[in-house]
Amino acid sequence: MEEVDHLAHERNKAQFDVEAMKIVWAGSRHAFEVSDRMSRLVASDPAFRKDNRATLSRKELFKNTLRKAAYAWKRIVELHLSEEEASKLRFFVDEPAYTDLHWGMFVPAIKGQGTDEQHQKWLTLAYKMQIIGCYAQTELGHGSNVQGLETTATFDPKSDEFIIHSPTLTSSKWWPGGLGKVSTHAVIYARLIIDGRDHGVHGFIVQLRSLDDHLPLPGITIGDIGMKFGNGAYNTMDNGVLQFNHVRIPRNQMLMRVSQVTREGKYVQSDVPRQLVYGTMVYVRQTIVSDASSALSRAVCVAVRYSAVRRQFGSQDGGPETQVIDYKTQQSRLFPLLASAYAFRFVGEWLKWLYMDVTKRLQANEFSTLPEAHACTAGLKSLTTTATADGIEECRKLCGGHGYLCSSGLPELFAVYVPACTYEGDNTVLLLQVARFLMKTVSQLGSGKQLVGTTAYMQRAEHLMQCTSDVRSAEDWLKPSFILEAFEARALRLAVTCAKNISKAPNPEEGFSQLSPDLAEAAVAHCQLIVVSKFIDKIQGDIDGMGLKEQLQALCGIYALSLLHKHLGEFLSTGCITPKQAALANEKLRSLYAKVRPNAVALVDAFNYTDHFLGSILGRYDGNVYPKLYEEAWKDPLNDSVVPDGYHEYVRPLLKQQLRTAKL
Ligand SMILES: CCCCCCCCCCCCCCCCCCCCCCC/C=C/C(=O)SCCNC(=O)CCNC(=O)[C@H](O)C(C)(C)COP(=O)(O)OP(=O)(O)OC[C@H]1O[C@@H](n2cnc3c(N)ncnc32)[C@H](O)[C@@H]1OP(=O)(O)O
Ligand SMILES: Cc1cc2nc3c(=O)[nH]c(=O)nc-3n(C[C@H](O)[C@H](O)[C@H](O)COP(=O)(O)OP(=O)(O)OC[C@H]3O[C@@H](n4cnc5c(N)ncnc54)[C@H](O)[C@@H]3O)c2cc1C
Repeated sequence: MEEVDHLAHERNKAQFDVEAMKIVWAGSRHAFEVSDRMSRLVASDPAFRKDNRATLSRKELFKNTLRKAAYAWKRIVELHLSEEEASKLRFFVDEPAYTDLHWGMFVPAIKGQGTDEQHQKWLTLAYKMQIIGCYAQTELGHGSNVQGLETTATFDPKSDEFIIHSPTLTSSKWWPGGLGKVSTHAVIYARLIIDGRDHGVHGFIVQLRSLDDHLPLPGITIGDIGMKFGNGAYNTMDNGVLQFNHVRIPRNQMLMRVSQVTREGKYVQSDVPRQLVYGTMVYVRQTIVSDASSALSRAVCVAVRYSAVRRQFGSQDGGPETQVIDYKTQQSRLFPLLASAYAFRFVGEWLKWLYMDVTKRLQANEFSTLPEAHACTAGLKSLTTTATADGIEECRKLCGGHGYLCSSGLPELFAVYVPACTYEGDNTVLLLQVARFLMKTVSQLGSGKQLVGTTAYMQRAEHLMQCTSDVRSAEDWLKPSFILEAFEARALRLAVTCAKNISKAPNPEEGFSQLSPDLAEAAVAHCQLIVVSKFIDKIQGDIDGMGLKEQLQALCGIYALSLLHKHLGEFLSTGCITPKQAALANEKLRSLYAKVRPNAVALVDAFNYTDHFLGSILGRYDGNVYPKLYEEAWKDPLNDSVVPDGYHEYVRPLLKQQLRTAKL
C-alpha cells in the first residue's frame, strides 16, 4: 500500500532549508553523517527492538538489556566503530545500561584521577571490557555531602595495603549504576585514614566480583536496590548496594594523581587542587547538558507533530476542525520548549568546548579556570535538566489524553529522564554552588580584578546596576543588545541584593543559609543569561542555508522573551524594564510564535530522529496516528483473550450476587 505523509502540507510550508538545519543541529556535516548512519543502523536491527519494555518483568527487562549491551559491543567491535560512532550507537539504542557507568564514569575517573601507571594497567583492561566498572560514591546516608561519606580506607603499612570498610549501615554504597549485578570493579570513594588521621575522601579502584564465577569477593556484600519509578524506564539499570567488611587492596589502587600515599605511609599532596577528586562529576555534568537538549527535542518532536495532526473544535460549514497547534495557548506552551531544545543544544556545544579547554589547562597545571568550569557545569546541568523534565511533562499534557498512553513514548521518556534532576548533584545543591561562585565574584567588584568568562558582564556593574532598558518598540526586543542588557542587569542586581543581605547577617555562613532561596534564584538568572548569550553567539556566527538565520533568530527571541515573561516579577522589581516594555516583549513574543508556526514541523524534522528512536505513535514521521494507535491497542497482552483471566474467579461471582440482590 502506498505510504501517505499526513504531515506533507506542514512540511511544504517550511521557509528554510531543513537539510541545512539538520547539520546545524548536529554541530557539523561530519557529526550529522555519523549520527544519521548510527541511527539507521540501530533502527534497522531487530535486536534493538524496544517497543515491549513496559510489559516486561524486571528480570526479563534486565536480561534483555544485558543481551542488547553484549550485542552492541559485538557490533562495535565487528564494525570497528570509532569512539564517536560507538557513543552515537549507544545514544540511539536508547536504553540505560551498566555500560553507561563503565564508559561514562569508571573510565573517566581513572583517566582524570589516576597516574600514568594506573592508566596503563586499568584502562587497558577497561577499554576491552575485560573488566567492567562503576562509580561508587553515594552512600545510604550521604549523597550531596561528599565530605560526609563514611566508608574508610585505612592504610596498613605492614602489608602495604588499604583496608576498605563500611563501619555503619549508612556507609553502605547505595545507588551506583551497574553495581547491583554486573560490575566486576568499582572506583569507590572513601575516607583515607593513615595512622589514625583522616585525610578526607579519595578514590580507590576495588575489585568486587570474581572474574571466573562472578561471585562477590570475600568481605563484599552486594545487590540491587530495587525497582525504580516507572515501567521499563531506568529499571534496565542495576543500581546497587555494597558493603565492605575489612577488604584489603594494594596501596597502588588508590587513585594517586591528586595526592599520594608512600610506601612509608606518608601522605603527599601534589600541586593539583583537591577538587580534582570531583572531576568526573564535572565531566558528566557537561555531557548531561547536551543530553537535555536530546531528551527535550524528542518530547517536543512528538508534541509538535501530534499537535499538527490533532484537530478539535472550529469546524466551519462542515470543513475540518482546527489543528490544535493553531491555538495560541498551545503555541505559547509548545514553542518556548522548541526554542529551549535549540538553546540547550547550542549551550551544550559551548560547554563541551569550555570543558575541553579547562582539561587542556589542567594538564598543563593551570588551574585558574576550574572554579568557572565547576560553576558553569553545575549551574547549566541544574537549569537544563529541570527545564527538560518539566518540559517533557508539559509535552505529555500538550498531547491530551493520548499523551498518557505508553505508546506516546512520553511516560517512559519522563520516567527515564527525571532522575537527571537528582543524579550528578541535586539541582538545588548545584545552584547553591553557583551562588557561592557568584557571591565570591560580587565581593571582588571594585577591587580592580579583571573578571573574565561568563562573569565578564559584572565588570560593567556601575552601568548595569542603574540602567533602564532603552526598548521603545516591540521590534527592539529582537535586538541582541537589548535582550542581553536586560538579562545581565537582572542577574547582577539579584546577585548584588543577595550579597548585601548576606552582609547584614551575623556571619556569612548564616547569611548564605538564610538567603539560600534568593541565592538559588540569582543562580538561575545567571545561568539563563549564559544560555541566552550562547544562543546569540551561535546566530552571530557562520550559519549557512536558506532561511536558517531567520528561524534561529525567532527561536532565540522566543527563548529569551518567554523567560522574561515567566520571570517578569524579577525584571520589574529590579527595575531592569518597565511594565510598558514588558507589554512590548509580550507583543513581540506573539509575533514570533506566528513566525515559527508554519515552520514548526520542519524545525522538529531537523532533529533527524527515526521513528524507532522516537518510540512514539503520536510523533510518527508520517503523522498516521489514529490507525496506528488503534492497531497498537490490540497488541496489549490484556487483549490476548476476550474474557480476561480472573473473570471467573472475581467478576462473575459479583455479577451473580448482584443478580440475586436485584431479585430480592
Ligand atoms: C543497552 C545499551 C548498550 C550500549 C553499549 C555500548 C557500549 C559502548 C558505548 C560507549 C559509549 C559511551 C557512553 C557514555 C555515556 C555517558 C553517560 C553518563 C551516564 C551518567 C549516568 C548518571 C549516573 C549518576 C551518577 C552519579 O550521580 S555519581 C554521584 C554524583 N554526586 C554528586 O554529584 C554529589 C554532589 N555533591 C558535590 O558535588 C559536592 O559535595 C558539593 C559541591 C555539593 C559540596 O562539596 P564540598 O563540601 O567539598 O564543597 P564546598 O562547598 O565546601 O566547596 C569546596 C570548594 O570546592 C569547589 N568545588 C566543589 N565541587 C567542585 C568541582 N566539582 N570542581 C571544582 N571545584 C569544586 C567549591 O566551589 C568550593 O570552592 P571554594 O572553596 O573556592 O568556594
Ligand atoms: C537514577 C540514579 C542514578 C544514580 N547513580 C549513581 C551512581 O552511579 N553513582 C553514585 O555514586 N551515585 C549515584 N546516584 C546518587 C546521586 O548522585 C545522589 O542521589 C544525588 O547526588 C543526590 O544526593 P542525595 O540522594 O543525598 O540527596 P539529598 O542531598 O539527601 O537531597 C534531599 C533534599 O535535600 C536538599 N538538600 C540537600 N543538601 C542541601 C543543602 N546543602 N542546601 C539545601 N538543600 C539541600 C536537596 O535539594 C533535596 O531536596 C544516582 C541517583 C539516582 C537517582
